Amino acid sequence: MSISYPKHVTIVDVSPRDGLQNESMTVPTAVKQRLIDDLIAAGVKKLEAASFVSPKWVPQMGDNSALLEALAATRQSDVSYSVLVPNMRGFENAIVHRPDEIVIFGSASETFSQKNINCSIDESIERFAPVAAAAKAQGIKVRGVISCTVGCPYEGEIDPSQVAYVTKRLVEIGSEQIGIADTIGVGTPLKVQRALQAALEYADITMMSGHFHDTYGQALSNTLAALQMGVSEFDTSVAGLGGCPYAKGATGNVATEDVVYMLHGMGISTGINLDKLVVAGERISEFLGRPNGSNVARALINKRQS
Ligand SMILES: CC(C)(COP(=O)([O-])OP(=O)([O-])OC[C@H]1O[C@@H](n2cnc3c(N)ncnc32)[C@H](O)[C@@H]1OP(=O)([O-])[O-])[C@@H](O)C(=O)NCCC(=O)NCCSC(=O)C[C@@](C)(O)CC(=O)[O-]
Repeated sequence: MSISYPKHVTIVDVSPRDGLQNESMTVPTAVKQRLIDDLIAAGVKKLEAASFVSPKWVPQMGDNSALLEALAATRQSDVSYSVLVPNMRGFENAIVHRPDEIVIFGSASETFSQKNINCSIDESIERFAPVAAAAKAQGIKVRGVISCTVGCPYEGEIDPSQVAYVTKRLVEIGSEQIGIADTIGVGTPLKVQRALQAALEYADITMMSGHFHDTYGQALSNTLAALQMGVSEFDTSVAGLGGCPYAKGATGNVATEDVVYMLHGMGISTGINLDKLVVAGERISEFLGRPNGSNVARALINKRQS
């Protein structure tokens, strides 16, 4: 079978946002800034810096403005800084910092939508529509991410028709990109491909990105399955950090190091220096006092030490 893979893949490191939003310890703004600096030093060109959500719901993102202010001094023009925004209140707080991309985040599961952003799927689209319009009016890119595209912590399996429906609504309000997220990492390759196929009813493959958590150890296989369909952008998290406060039991995102190792091994470029990436993952893991969640990072560190 001959499969044609993209020559280059864009890695969106989401560790400063998804990676840290669920931490029980308070992560100082300076540590987040250092993580972002380390990622950029490793060659990461797109990252999720923070979310502009309610600090009562996600206290770890409460320093969103302070972080963006701190980053302003060293902001790189060739790096895209994305922020998550759930409503106009979040947009007004975020726009002061001129992010390169606004991420609106919906769900293919009604219950998860209620638990995560306190409204139904249709209500969320009503909230996102003015955000997308305001962002576009200011020349800022809009990406729509869909949570629970294969499984939901409350509803179980999700029908691909739900993914198609939310994709349609997000595209209608102006999403230029659609992220297919396996929030709790229950997906397997064919299920992920079915979710992607459903989204393709309303969006082009060039608009798609993948966001796979690794709870069941399937994230790298799911990444490959999406890659085989032509997806060329993936959300990943250095050291495999991550989790959603409203998806109990879900572990981190697929580790950036693991995806980069796989892609480079397949002859696909990312622009990322794996050794420097490992340093970034080690520094944040040490700060958090937890083992590095990347298999590749652990293997490279062990090799260096032997
Ligand atoms: C969406 C809301 C705000 C609705 O929350 P709500 O309580 O329904 O909102 P509200 O409009 O009724 O406002 C209530 C209070 O929150 C304030 N408020 C309202 N909006 C904002 C805002 N933007 N920024 C700051 N403050 C805000 C508002 O001003 C008010 O303040 P009060 O009068 O009580 O003092 C809330 O549910 C929320 O913040 N949820 C957090 C969602 C979240 O961050 N989840 C984790 C990220 S999603 C994820 O991880 C999945 C993803 C993307 O990674 C992909 C995947 O893996 O699936």
